[in-house]
Amino acid sequence: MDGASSHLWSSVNSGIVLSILAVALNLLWQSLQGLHLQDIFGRYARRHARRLAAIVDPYLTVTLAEYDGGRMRRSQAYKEAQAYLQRATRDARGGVRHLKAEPATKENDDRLVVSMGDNEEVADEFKGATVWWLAYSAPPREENSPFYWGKAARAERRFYRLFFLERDRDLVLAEYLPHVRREGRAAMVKERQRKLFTNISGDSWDADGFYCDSVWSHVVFEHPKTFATLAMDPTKKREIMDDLDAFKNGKDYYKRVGKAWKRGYLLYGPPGTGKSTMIAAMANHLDYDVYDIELTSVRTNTDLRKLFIETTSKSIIVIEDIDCSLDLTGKRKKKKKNKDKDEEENNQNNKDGEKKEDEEEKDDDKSGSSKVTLSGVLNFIDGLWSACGGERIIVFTTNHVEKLDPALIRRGRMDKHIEMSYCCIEAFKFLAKIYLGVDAHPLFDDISALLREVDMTPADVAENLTPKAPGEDADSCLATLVDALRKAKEDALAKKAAKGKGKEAADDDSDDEE
Ligand SMILES: Nc1ncnc2c1ncn2[C@@H]1O[C@H](COP(=O)(O)OP(=O)(O)OP(=O)(O)O)[C@@H](O)[C@H]1O
Ligand SMILES: [Mg+2]
Repeated sequence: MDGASSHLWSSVNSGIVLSILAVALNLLWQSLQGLHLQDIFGRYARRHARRLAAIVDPYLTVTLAEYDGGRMRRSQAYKEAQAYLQRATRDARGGVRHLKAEPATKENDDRLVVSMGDNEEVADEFKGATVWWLAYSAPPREENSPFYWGKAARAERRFYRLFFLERDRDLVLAEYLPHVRREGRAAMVKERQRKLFTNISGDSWDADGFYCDSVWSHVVFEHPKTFATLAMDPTKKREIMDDLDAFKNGKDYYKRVGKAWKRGYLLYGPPGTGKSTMIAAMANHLDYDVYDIELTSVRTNTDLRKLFIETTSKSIIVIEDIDCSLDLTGKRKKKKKNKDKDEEENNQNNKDGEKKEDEEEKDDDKSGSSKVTLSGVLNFIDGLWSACGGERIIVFTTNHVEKLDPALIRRGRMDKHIEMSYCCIEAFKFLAKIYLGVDAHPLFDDISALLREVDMTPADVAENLTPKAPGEDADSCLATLVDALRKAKEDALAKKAAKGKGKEAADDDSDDEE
């Protein structure tokens, strides 16, 4: 081959290589683009197909607004739909391109929760029907609008619009929407941060600056006590935990027997025996919120009912020291005196009735001080209103169970009575294990013997077992406890002796008088 032809041959060769390369690059580029375009085209095609289909089979829409009318309160249905759609968005691979990310609600949780961005649409299937959800927002309200009130009004207003075909109307309204709410609620419960509510309300703006007209204010509930660290007789503890589990899983049972899904617990015992601690352990075990009612701050029975209505399910409603919060005996006795016997019996039979409650409330108003009455509390526990919502536990605590009106604590109202007693030997061993990490010690026998003779609360035992200075070990803490128990024994003996002397003196006096 001469020089000219070899040059020509090599140029043809490099031309072929270059062309192949260009074609390959072009193909790659097109396939990449094609994928993307197809995807975008698919989304628009889907949306337009839905709109075209609507010409022959019109679709209906349901709109959920984030805020309820002029009250500027976040709509529960919107929150549930949002939680439901967060999952649907996550699962709709490739369907939603613009996601919005917000921090998870739980503290110390680094995850971001993604939801549909504005004007995004997600399709969902339910029992053979297809529905579409569209997220959109509207600009903030005009400043001169009557609803321009609080931060919420100044924020963007967000909506979800559900599209569905007319032929699926019944299915969507009767089954799909309740399904969305149920699933959304379950997702919210799973993701939620548990709260401790109180009725001593602060301001009417929540943490996000949104107006809330709730009668409750709350903080995050993070109590460290669990049943694993609660000292009590192990059999009794197991029994309580089983009872709580049966309640939590008892939805069908309560429905079958026709009872409201709630349960009352009465915790009684001397101060420091762990009643409040038990409530925290119960809430942690069940993963429920806690509503702590300060009864002395509730003005009327109606306010008490309002408080109840505004509690959510999966919660423990607590009234601590019920004997101190309310005169539960005096009022009933006074009323009884003024009525004849028949009326009294009648009253007894209907003591939960609204009539009596109204009468008492009127009496209160006449006397100028509006207070919660016994019948208000009875109604609160098992009146008609108490059946709304379900899955609530009501806990009363008291140091003086004998002071409480029997009607208040009868089974059916307070279904389970739990005595929180002074520290027993099992409870002591449990505390020694937790506080000092010891299972056995030569001082255990002394301590056990002393605990049989002396009443000491778990709170006091725990305090004595807590090291007070660096380097203080199990030996010295147990020795401190022995000293404290001996002292308590001496004090008890001295008190008994003094009491005996006092009684003798009183007897002598009465003999002289005779
Ligand atoms: N059974 C127990 N197991 C472990 N710790 C306990 C127990 N009982 C009490 N304590 C400890 O003692 C302290 C006081 O207990 P708690 O407040 O629960 O008592 P209480 O019965 O509610 O008292 P009061 O009647 O005065 O309200 C708590 O900080 C708790 O850690
Ligand atoms: Mg307490």
